[in-house]
Amino acid sequence: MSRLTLETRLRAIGAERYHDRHPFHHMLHGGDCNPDQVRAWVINRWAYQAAIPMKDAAFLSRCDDPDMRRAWRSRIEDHDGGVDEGGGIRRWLKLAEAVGLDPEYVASGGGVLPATRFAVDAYIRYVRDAPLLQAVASSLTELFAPKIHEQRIAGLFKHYDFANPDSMSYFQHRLNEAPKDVAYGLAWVLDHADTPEKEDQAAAALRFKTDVLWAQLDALYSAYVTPGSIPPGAWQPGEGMA
Ligand SMILES: O=C(O)c1cc(C(=O)O)c2c(n1)C(=O)C(=O)c1cc(C(=O)O)[nH]c1-2
Repeated sequence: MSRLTLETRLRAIGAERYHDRHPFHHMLHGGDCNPDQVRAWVINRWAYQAAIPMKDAAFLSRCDDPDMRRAWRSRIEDHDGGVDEGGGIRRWLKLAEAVGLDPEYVASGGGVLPATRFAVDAYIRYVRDAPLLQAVASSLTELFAPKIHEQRIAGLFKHYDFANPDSMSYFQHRLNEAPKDVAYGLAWVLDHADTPEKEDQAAAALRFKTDVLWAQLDALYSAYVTPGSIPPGAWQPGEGMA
């Protein structure tokens, strides 16, 4: 398969399975989430945010090529940042504050849904344990992330009072950060998936990752859109407020 054909195959996986197609995102971006549903999303998405630099550290720990480590480590810097200015993680907590939550509660990881924990943990383990090709390919959902971030910025500004340049700065930054990550990751996968088996493995890794993202929104929808179905131990509206 040519590089172009494999790229087309990977992009088709996103078109079919990326979480921008999930009903919860349609609600969120269309202004149909109530304040508690937005808060539940911010709390649960925190678990994913917090895991990203951990999975990138797991990736670096298995990477024996200094050039690759050098290219990859900016992902951790993007999320953790420096002591004074922080990074994406701190920007996420600004969003938490803007929707009325106590950032310390959100940062504690309390109230996260069981299925969210399982999905996020599966992603860290996958990147730690799978062959390097799959570990890189699993990050390629970021091919589709800038579009969803643009939709989110526009949708949240249009429909919700909490949206302002400060509270939305996480997504604004990602618009600049994700393209460099994905350009590197995609080129690496296209270079290294040089047999039909490896092409299938790269595609399977991307499908796995779309499942990680989809499962998180299924969990949110089930718990906070369907009445009376918040699992034991998960965030209850009113908890963790500023
Ligand atoms: O808001 C989103 O829908 C979304 C999706 C994804 C993704 O596709 O995995 C990431 C992000 N955001 C994101 O902000 C981010 O930093 C990020 C890192 C990664 C990764 O797999 O390394 N995905 C994503």
